[in-house]
Amino acid sequence: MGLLELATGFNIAVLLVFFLLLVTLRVLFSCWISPTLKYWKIRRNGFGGPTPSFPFGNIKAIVKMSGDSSLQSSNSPHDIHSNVFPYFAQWQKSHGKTFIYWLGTEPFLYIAEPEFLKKMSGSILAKSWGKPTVFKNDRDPMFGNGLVMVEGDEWVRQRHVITPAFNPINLKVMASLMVESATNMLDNWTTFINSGKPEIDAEREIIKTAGEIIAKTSFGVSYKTGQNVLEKLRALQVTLFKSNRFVGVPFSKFFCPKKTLEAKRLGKEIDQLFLSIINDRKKSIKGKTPQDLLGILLQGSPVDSRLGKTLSQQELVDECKTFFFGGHETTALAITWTLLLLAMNPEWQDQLRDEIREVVKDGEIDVNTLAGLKKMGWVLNEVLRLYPSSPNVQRQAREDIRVDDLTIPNGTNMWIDVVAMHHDPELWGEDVNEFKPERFKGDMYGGCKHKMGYLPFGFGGRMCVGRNLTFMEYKIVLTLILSRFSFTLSPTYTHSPAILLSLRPNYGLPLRFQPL
Ligand code: HEM
Repeated sequence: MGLLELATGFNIAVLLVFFLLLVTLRVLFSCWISPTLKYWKIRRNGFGGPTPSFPFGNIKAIVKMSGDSSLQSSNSPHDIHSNVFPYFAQWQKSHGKTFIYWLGTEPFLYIAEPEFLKKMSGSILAKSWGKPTVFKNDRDPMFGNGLVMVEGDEWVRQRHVITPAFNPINLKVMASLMVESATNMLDNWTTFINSGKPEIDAEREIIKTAGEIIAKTSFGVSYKTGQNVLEKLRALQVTLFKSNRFVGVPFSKFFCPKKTLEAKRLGKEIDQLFLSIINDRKKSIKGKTPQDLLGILLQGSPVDSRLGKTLSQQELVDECKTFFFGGHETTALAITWTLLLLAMNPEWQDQLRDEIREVVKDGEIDVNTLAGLKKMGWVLNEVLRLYPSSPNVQRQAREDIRVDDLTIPNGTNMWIDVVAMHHDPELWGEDVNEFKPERFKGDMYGGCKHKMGYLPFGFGGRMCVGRNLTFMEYKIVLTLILSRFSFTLSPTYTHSPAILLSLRPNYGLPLRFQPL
């Protein structure tokens, strides 16, 4: 071997060692040095919490406690906090209602204390809040950069474009489509019951119908196209949330490559479906005044054109995904949990039926009549208190935030535990776990001792944009169901509220229906 070859071989070896050293340093920095420095900074600022071990943070403890049935409450069926979030319930006992826990190397400030939330959020503009980057990356195939995830001036722009889609005139048009879809569902139920099968999985049926409603009212697409999108969105939801995927752990995408690829594939397929829906609409929209969400998105808004910008193709797709998913599942679950609570409390079925007879009489359901269904409004509020479809709200600090003598460092994620606050006896009293819709009579906070203790639709300028649509759909569907059927719980029902992004009954909701 010549001297030159020897020198070249030596150089390659040196380069290789140097490269390996760099990789090792990078891994060491991401997995251990950087989170340890962040950890001590947070400790110096006065926050406590369970001790993390990097690079997993507190994920191992979360997994362990999630599988430990001895931590679950058996006091009342509605006392669900320790069932759905056993780790938070345990950590609250030792660290109080605000503490730091770690998902991998990402610090999360846990908040179940409304006064702290008020002080923390009081001085922050809606557009200055971040959404946890780690969730944005993880949930990208589902929401992309749609309204739920976007920040800053982009969020202002998108929110301005979207808000007109939910004005009263547009909602009125949507009402008749809702009546149509819900009536079809109930006609099918009647056929089913008449064939000697009184038991129906109400959760499955309601989710299907809510999907059909959003497909028709917001996108003007057929039931079949809507079902195709929904099935793919559902598969994506299961892929993303059914099992723990070490969110927040550096390089975790490489731990479960199969799931990462599956989520990407489904995300792309959903994008393609929306692209063809968008292109079809572009061809048919010319010269027409847009009334549904997709039409409004395609047209843009005055604010939009002043800024000289319209939504790009990918932004349109992301917005469609966000609304298709967000616009049906949360409302469907609110109706589902209502049917459970009404089956358990038949006297409330009677009260609502009496109210419907008084307010709607035999007339047609329209938006103006719905406002008269006051008791139904209390029931919705109480259902969203006990079983909030969105069980948490998330933020990320984009600057250091002072709360009394504490500083929340820039970059800290926040996990606001809505289930915990809605079930806190200190805020609601000793009857906190009882179904009592009358607590909302004449009081939109249901007697909660703190206005930020009741957050079914979030808070501040980022509060849910679809809540009026929800009130309307909820009242229409429930009015039609209660007018045609009474119902009881099936003996096969198993009470097991669980989180799959939203709060849902783990084994569906089998009910027995009797036509009236
Ligand atoms: C029972 C029904 C619903 C519940 C419980 C619910 C709950 C929520 C919550 C908790 C948030 C987060 C707010 C925050 O970060 O402070 C939110 C945001 C949002 N919701 Fe809803 N939602 C419901 C229905 C709907 C419907 C029907 C739509 C669409 C048609 C919708 C679209 C959205 C969007 C786009 C956002 C993001 C708003 C923003 O960040 O500016 N939601 N919702």
